[in-house]
Amino acid sequence: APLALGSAASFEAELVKSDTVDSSAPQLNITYSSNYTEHLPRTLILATGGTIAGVSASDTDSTTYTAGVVGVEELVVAVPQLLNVSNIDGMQVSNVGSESITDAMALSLTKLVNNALCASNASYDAVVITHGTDTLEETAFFLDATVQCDKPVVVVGAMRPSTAVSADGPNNLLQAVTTAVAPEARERGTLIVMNDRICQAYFCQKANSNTVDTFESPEPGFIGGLLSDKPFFYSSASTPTFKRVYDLRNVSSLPPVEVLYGYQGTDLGLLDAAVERGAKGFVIAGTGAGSLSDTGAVNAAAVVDNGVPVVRSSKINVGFTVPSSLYPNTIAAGSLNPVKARRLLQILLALGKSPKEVKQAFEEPLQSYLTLDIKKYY
Ligand SMILES: NC(=O)C[C@H](N)C(=O)O
Repeated sequence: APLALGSAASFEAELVKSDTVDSSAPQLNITYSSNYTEHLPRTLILATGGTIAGVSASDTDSTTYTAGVVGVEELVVAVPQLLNVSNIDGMQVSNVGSESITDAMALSLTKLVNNALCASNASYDAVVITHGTDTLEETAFFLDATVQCDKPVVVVGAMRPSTAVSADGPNNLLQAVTTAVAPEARERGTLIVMNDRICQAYFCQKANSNTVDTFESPEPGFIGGLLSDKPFFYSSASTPTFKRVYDLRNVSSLPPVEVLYGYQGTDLGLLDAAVERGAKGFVIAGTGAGSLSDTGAVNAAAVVDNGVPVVRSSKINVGFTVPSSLYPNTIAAGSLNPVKARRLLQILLALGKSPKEVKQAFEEPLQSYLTLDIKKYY
């Protein structure tokens, strides 16, 4: 397989198997436990809010409801079929629209997941996170990059509130749990399960503001799906080529990283203002393959000179941004969309990586492809 260059070696290097409990993690506060059935696996549902827990006065309303109202017990009790496939414990982590998930909440979520799944005293086989869809891919990517073991983590949401005619939440939750407890779901990274589809958090993103088929994985596509409530996978387990895993056990906060949007003539003059407000890094949701205007490139270079990293991603959300001599010292996001690149930059800065290490972490997985000399394979 000459083109299977990947980055397994560095991936292994970053993967630190947790064999101890993270004492800085918040305590598991289980408020719902199903009656225990010996032969079934144990799934922990961490409920964070979102439309899946949303409520409206009208059963035809799926646009102006209130997200994050229904509690974890009610979510589970509404789908008794869950208990046919798993023991369920539930914890209410938050109950908010996902646009209000903070960095602190994201950090405590990954610590909870690591303790529940990966620590030496871990007692769960899988974690399912109920989450609003607006930023679901951010949490899912963040977990993908920071969960220290190969047990399944599935993030699920809904596009219609729980009160709507044909609410999609209950079936999505059932499919998320049946996927999470499937042995084939292991070693694939964090998964997003919605609307009969399974995709990997590294590649998956929200693609429509309103419809139930909103999650897409344009490259490389869905990795599986569900027939009724039974998950299937198109191929055996594999991790995304560019994925790295980082250990946040000693991290107590994430540094602020801002995203600026690209359009004709973007001058990126706001970079300075954001640095003054405390930004420690930037992602530019650049035009096309991460292009910056002439003035934007000058302003980006100036903040980089002052020690603040600038990652170039693309507002197109699909495709690659690669290193470019046009924008020296900026960092290419590869296939990561802007919000995922932001999470990765926060992780790297929180771990105290040097500017060079930050650049390497983003670009090294791409290098083997960019310098590929095809002749040497023949
Ligand atoms: N469909 C949804 O879940 C949208 C909601 N605003 C949220 O992200 O929490």
